[in-house]
Amino acid sequence: MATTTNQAETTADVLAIGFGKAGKTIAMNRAEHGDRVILVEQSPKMYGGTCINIACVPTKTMLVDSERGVNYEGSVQHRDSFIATLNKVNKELADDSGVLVVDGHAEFTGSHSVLVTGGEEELAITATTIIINTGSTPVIPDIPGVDSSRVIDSTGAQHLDSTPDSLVIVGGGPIGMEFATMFTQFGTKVTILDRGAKFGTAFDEDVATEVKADLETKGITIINGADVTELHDTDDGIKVRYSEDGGEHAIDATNVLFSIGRTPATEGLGLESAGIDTTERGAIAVDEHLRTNVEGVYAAGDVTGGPQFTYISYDDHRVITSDRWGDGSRVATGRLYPTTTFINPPVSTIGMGEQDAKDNAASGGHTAEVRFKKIADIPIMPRPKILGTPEGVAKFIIDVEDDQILGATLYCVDSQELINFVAVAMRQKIPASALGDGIYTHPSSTEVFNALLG
Ligand SMILES: Cc1cc2nc3c(=O)[nH]c(=O)nc-3n(C[C@H](O)[C@H](O)[C@H](O)COP(=O)(O)OP(=O)(O)OC[C@H]3O[C@@H](n4cnc5c(N)ncnc54)[C@H](O)[C@@H]3O)c2cc1C
Ligand SMILES: NC(=O)c1ccc[n+]([C@@H]2O[C@H](COP(=O)([O-])OP(=O)(O)OC[C@H]3O[C@@H](n4cnc5c(N)ncnc54)[C@H](O)[C@@H]3O)[C@@H](O)[C@H]2O)c1
Repeated sequence: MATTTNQAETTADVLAIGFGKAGKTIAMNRAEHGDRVILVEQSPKMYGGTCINIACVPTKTMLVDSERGVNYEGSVQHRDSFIATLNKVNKELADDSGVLVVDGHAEFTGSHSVLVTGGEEELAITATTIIINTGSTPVIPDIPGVDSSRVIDSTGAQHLDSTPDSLVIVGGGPIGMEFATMFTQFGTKVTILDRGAKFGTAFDEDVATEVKADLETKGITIINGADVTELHDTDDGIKVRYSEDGGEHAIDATNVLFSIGRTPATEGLGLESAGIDTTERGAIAVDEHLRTNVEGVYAAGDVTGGPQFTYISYDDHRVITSDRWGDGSRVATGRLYPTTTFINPPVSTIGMGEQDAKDNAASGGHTAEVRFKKIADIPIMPRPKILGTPEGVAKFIIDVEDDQILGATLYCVDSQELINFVAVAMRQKIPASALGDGIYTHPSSTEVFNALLG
């Protein structure tokens, strides 16, 4: 175990378990405040956490490479050198701030004590404040043949020797859609099998229909209502058997990627020894301040069972800091947060969708109006056409009484940036018409506000 101490036992003011976004941010901040801080991470390959090593950053790097015509092998090299730098910088930042990074797997032995095991060595740590930030792990279903070496998860899909000729992706959520887009752009024939009756249920139905049609135009086959029942290796691939619409079907593929959700990473954490409660779904139970039921022990990020986004984990660090070292005013409930699914072009959402507005706007005291345009039909916003990506739609839900934005779905070039602009307007109560009246550079995607809100 690579520690900077030979002690078998030690104490800390703050112990972060897991190098996730919230844990590392709190750890570095508290070390800079003079606290004795220890951060335990089970793998040096994960310094900096999931996002930078195996999730957001590497996958978006490869997505962009695939758009630009870089081949898979070239992209893997590019990704590896970029991620190695980020991993190293994260460790250096922690070291420089005075955090003691301990390599090993942490397991609670009591309410404020943890045993870290790294190879042959063990270190017992007792801490006043503990932040559990262990993330989540992919769900792999227990079906015959699932232990085949041709079955991969989102991490395995980033480390193949070469691009598969064909790929079945089980699960059409954000991971499924993003990997379908990336592998299609690398030249793989992709089929998505999703158990849900409809595709893209996180979006309004009309938006999901557009997204589905565009993915299909790019060559992706999408089958909903599909339950995978069995997998077995063939001479040169794997056969995926599934039931759909009362019939039994099979597809041959080079690999099968499971992206059917991620479960909070609590296995082997010894929560029972600490007396920490979990929810029915296996997440660590927390209140609005992200406190567990044990005083001084908090949980943050995916392990709480909340929305699984890096920026939610980042905000969790503010909630915990506010409760433990501040005035406690910041809470994790009722947060307004945007999402982006990085297909090409990306789909971004915030607040109410159209159906939600139909169902709930009136009872919430709003008079909702829907503004909708296809991107191709917005002549004053030529940027998507310039970039050769004219697909998409833009939709805003406006309260016409007080001119406030209740929600937006932007399926268009640059929507991952635009949606944050909308988020600021919603949080700061900037009227929709103020966005519509803005003078924006041209040609820019921001002109979508002139087109729909002006
Ligand atoms: C393929 C993919 C793409 C994604 N893309 C995006 C995206 O574009 N944008 C976005 O916002 N989100 C994205 N996400 C989600 C995002 O990655 C997660 O929500 C986020 O990383 C969770 O961070 P966290 O703070 O909960 O902890 P993590 O960053 O997951 O860190 C947990 C750490 O704890 C360590 N650990 C676990 N158990 C122990 C233990 N017992 N002892 C010691 N260490 C332990 C793990 O090794 C890990 O390093 C993506 C996820 C995936 C899988
Ligand atoms: N751009 C981003 O912000 C981004 C990107 C990737 C992942 N993520 C995060 O990671 C989380 C996990 O992503 P995910 O896509 O794995 O999960 P998900 O839960 O978001 O989607 C899973 C999909 O799989 C389907 N499904 C579930 N069980 C199935 C089964 N047995 N057979 C077939 N289909 C099944 C569901 O109907 C759903 O469409 C997301 O919720 C998201 O928060 C975020």
